Amino acid sequence: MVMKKKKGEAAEDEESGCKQLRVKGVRYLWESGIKRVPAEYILPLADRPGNAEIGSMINKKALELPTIDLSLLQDSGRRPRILKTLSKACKDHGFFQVVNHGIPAEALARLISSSRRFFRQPYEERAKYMSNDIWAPVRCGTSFNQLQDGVFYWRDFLKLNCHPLHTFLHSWPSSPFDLREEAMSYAKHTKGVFLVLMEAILETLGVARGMLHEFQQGTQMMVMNHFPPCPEPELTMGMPPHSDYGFLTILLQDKVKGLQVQHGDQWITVDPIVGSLFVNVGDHLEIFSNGRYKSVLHRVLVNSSKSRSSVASLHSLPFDSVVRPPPEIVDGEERLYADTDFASFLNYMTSHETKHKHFLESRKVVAASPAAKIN
Ligand SMILES: O=C(O)CCC(=O)C(=O)O
Ligand SMILES: [Fe+2]
Repeated sequence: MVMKKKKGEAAEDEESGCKQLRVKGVRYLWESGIKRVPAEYILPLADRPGNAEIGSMINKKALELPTIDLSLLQDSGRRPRILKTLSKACKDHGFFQVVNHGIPAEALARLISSSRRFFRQPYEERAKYMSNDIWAPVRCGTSFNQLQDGVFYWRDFLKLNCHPLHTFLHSWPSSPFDLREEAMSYAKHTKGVFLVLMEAILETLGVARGMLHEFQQGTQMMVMNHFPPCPEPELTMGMPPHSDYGFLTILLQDKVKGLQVQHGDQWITVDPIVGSLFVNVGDHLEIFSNGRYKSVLHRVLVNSSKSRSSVASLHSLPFDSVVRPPPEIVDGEERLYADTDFASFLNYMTSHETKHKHFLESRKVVAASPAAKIN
C-alpha cells in the first residue's frame, strides 16, 4: 500500500533529494527535470544578473575586444605596434583575444568534446576525483569555492594540475579515453602561448627577458568548466564576479555566450572570434606590474536552453616563487601590494569566500602606514 505523504514531509523529501543531487553536481539537478532553482542557488537580489541586464548585454553591440595576432609578434617590423596594443589592452581592459596562436582548430574542438564527455559520465566516474582538498592535483567539484560559498553556483568543474606534466599526467582521469591526451596537448600548447605573451609583456614593462625561464618552470592549472542549462538563469550564475590569481589565464570557450567582463561600470558579454583564445590578466600580474596592468573582474551567466563548456589555463611563477614587482618596475615608486606566493593564495581560498578581488585586496599596502610589512 502506498502511503500518501503529508505536505511538510514531501517538501522535506524534495529538499534532501536536491541536496543529494547538488553534491553530484548541477548537471544532475538539471537532468532531474526541476522547474525551479533550489533555494541554495538563489543569489541575493543585489547580486543577481537581472533579466533586464542580461537582455541589454546580449542585444548591445558587443565591445570590440582588443586583438593580438600572435604570428605578427615574430615580425620585427610589426612587433612594436603589437606590443603597444598589448600594453594598452593590459592597462585599460585587463583582457584581449589572441588570434593566429598556432594551436590547430581541430585540437581545440577535440578538447571541448572530450571535456563535455567527461561531465556527461555517470556520477561514479566523476566521484573518483571529487575532493575538498584544495591542494589535490586533480579535483572535481561543483559551484565556485564549494568550501566557502554562501550561495551555490551553477557550475561543475574539473581542475588539473599541469606542472610538471610528467608528474601529474598519470593521475588525470582515464575516462573518457582521450581526455588525458587532449588535455596534455592543450597544456603544452597554452604554455607555449603563455611564454610568447609573457616575453612580450616583460618587454612592454621594460623588464629583462632573463626572467622568462622562471615562467617556463611556472605553475599551470587547467580548469574544465561545464555549465548546464538552468531553469531560472536570472536568479543565479555560473560563476560569481572574480579575478584569477595567476599572471595570465588563457581561455577556450565553445560557441555559447556566458562570459562577461567588467569594463568601466559595465558588464560586457564576450563574443569571441571563433578559434581565438580569450586572455585575461590575473592578480599576480597586477602585483608584479605594481598596478600598471589590471586583473579583470569577470563572471559567467547561464541560460535556460544550452549547456556551455570552457577550459581555462591559469599560469604563474613556480609554486614557491615570491610574486613581487622587479626593481625595473618599482624604481623609487611606492609599492601597491605586498609580496605574495601561491601557498598564501590557496590558504586564503580555504578560509574566505573568494568573490570579487578579495585576495588582491588582502595584499594591498595601506597608504596610511608606509611601514606596512611587505611580506
Ligand atoms: O567559463 C568562462 O568563460 C570563464 C571561466 C573562468 O572564469 C574560470 O575558470 O576562472
Ligand atoms: Fe576566472
